[in-house]
Amino acid sequence: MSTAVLERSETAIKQQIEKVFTQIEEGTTKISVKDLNLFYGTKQALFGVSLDICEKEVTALIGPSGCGKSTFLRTLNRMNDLIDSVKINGDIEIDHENIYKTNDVIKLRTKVGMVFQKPNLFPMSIYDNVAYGPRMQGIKNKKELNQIVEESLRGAAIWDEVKDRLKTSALGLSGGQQQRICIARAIAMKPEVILMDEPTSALDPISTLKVEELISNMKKDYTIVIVTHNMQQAARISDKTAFFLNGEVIEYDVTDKIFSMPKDQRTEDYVTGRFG
Ligand SMILES: Nc1ncnc2c1ncn2[C@@H]1O[C@H](COP(=O)(O)OP(=O)(O)OP(=O)(O)O)[C@@H](O)[C@H]1O
Repeated sequence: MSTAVLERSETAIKQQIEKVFTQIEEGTTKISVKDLNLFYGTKQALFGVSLDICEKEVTALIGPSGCGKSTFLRTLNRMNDLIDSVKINGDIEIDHENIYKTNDVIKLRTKVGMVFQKPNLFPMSIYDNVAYGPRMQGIKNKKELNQIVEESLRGAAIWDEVKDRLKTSALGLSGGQQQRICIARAIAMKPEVILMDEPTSALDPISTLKVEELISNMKKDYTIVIVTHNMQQAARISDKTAFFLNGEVIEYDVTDKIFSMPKDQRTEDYVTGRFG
């Protein structure tokens, strides 16, 4: 190969690397986690986790079973407060406010919504499921509720499928449809951040694709943090990926980099399926 060709490819590689580094610097930090440790009784589950999550991006948390992904996710809206044995130290700021210093956990959970692994709809109509949260917040006006329900179902890309059966039981829908109603229920609370804990693991491939497409579209309006065991899913839908192992973040970077040129051998071994 001639020197000129070598120089050109060297420049192209440098530009590519610069592009990747600029990408990680872009974006506004929405959630800033510093030196977070979490204990279940005497058992430590998270060790010195520090990472910044950017606004209006999808951040994927990956890693083998039991490495602390769900535990970490739940710290972001203080769901772990519900477990007596949990002790936490370190800082988590959302919009520069330490979420462990506020007494208003309800406000926090309104701002930071959550979608679980299995659709967990209430045994009531589609409409009542989506209107549940707003009603609890005191909204009683029928017109206003109708509008919230419609907007939320549209936002979860399921309006057209259910608009003619809003008063029928939500439990009569398919698993994939139920999960999108769960997303609509989260959207109805007008959150800024949505946490998703393996939201497609109980779904068939077609429903999975629909939910993935929905997540990709939702990031224009929300900051999304998703736990997934599915490497292709993380690669397809996330902007950044954090690789967890034994309660530590081993590597956190732009998703393309994590999957194509990880810095740590353990990340490479995991994303290439050598363990997990
Ligand atoms: N309520 C709890 N009480 C005690 N230990 C817990 C509790 N929940 C999780 N753990 C422990 O904390 C560690 C991290 O668990 P966590 O569920 O966060 O991992 P994970 O990476 O989400 O796993 P998976 O992918 O299997 O869901 C594990 O050792 C787990 O057994």
